[in-house]
Amino acid sequence: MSTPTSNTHLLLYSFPGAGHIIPLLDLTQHLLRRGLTITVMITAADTHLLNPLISLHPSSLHKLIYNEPEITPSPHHPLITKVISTQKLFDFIVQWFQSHPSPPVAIVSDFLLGWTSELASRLGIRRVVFSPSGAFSSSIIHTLWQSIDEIKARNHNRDDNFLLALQEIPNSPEFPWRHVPVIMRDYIKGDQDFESFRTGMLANMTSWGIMYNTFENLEGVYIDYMKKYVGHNTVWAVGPLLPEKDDPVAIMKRGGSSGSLLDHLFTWLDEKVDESVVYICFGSQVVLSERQMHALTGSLERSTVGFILCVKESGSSSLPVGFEDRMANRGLVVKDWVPQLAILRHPAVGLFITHCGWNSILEGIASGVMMLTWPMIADQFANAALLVDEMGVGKRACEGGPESVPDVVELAQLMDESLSGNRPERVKIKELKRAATKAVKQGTSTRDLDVFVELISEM
Ligand SMILES: O=c1ccn([C@@H]2O[C@H](COP(=O)(O)OP(=O)(O)O[C@H]3O[C@H](CO)[C@@H](O)[C@H](O)[C@H]3O)[C@@H](O)[C@H]2O)c(=O)[nH]1
Repeated sequence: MSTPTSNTHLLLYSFPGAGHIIPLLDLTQHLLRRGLTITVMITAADTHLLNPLISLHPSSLHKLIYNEPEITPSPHHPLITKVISTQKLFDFIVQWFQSHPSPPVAIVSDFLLGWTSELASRLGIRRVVFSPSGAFSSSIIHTLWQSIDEIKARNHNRDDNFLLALQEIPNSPEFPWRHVPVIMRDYIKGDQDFESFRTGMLANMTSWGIMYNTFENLEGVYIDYMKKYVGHNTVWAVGPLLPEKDDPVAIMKRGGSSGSLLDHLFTWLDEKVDESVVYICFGSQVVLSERQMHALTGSLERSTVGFILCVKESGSSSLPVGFEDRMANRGLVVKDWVPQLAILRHPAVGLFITHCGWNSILEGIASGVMMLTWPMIADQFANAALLVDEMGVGKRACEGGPESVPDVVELAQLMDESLSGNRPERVKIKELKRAATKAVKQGTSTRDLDVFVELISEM
């Protein structure tokens, strides 16, 4: 095996947003420990996330600060507009590369940055896709982009209930049209912006390698499928990516610092019985509608559980009047960034109501906490199906989507039942946690990372 040296230099480029940056920085730590030199592209606003790592690895970790390109107003989906705006960084990266005394041998970039494949060809280096989403959802999304014209022709009435069956993917997933990501549902053939987004997504499949934040016991069958799909074996499952050291300070600060309520939150948790508290969080982006918030809070009031409800300031206006006071003896409402991983790892937390962002799912698995799924957009429906139907480690809290509202009585009952007794889902999530721990401690994920580092260092 060739030994990587600090001469092997990689450029890592995340798409902006917590769900993308957090796992990329976790990956950075694992690559640094294996002796690589890393430059991370980052905006000035996000450097506080990278700086603690730089102080640990001052000679091998560097930052390339960029200004977020101006977003040109467009009638399209905000994600398309944002993705297209990143393309304006092409020349900036080329110039940086050309003036670097020892430029990177590869660029590892988010799956939303498909245009970096062309950039890598121009620079004569390799592109590795970093997917902070799982392999199951990725199989679905790439198959859909491949055949979107034909699928849209079949569902020419745009029937929300039209059932899509993707028989080529293992376990033949089936789902209604309303669960297809909105960008695909709205896709207009020939429109420059939609075509540019689609080209970027398809370019991922022609890159030199793909790295998934997942692990073999969870998604091995889909990793194998992706290998067949792209026609080579440089597809790796390197997750769940978590802070490199089990360092409580790093875990507390992962993704950003939290507000002043923090001490109170953990003292409050310390006083609770093991596995008696529901933690509810919808990631970094989703804001519940007023109807959804009323159903959720109504079911919390009706249930008997202890809870932490994380609502981000932008969504707190939809909290029912007096809810916090009425629930003061049973629950905490936090309107700030919380250290999610540290909360999930607390022994008092026994249930996680999640929007099914892939990072949240991996963190729930790594902490051995049963999940109730409430997907909203994007890959989240596929992630929910994987957890509930395939792995049996969760139950559905709500069908999901921007319009869908759970039944108050049923959700209250589900929370109470999920925390009582040794339900099969709780047994299975503990087994899956053990498999995840094994994968990242001298298991399949460490093996895949080692293989990646070995191959990239040979260049
Ligand atoms: O108060 C908070 C809120 C979030 N987080 C962390 O932020 C990340 C959020 O990531 P994720 O759960 O994946 O949710 P999103 O931010 O919604 O992620 C986007 O990116 C993911 C990866 O591609 C996709 O799976 C999602 O659908 C997409 O919305 C996780 O690490 C959380 O632990 C915190 O630490 N504190």
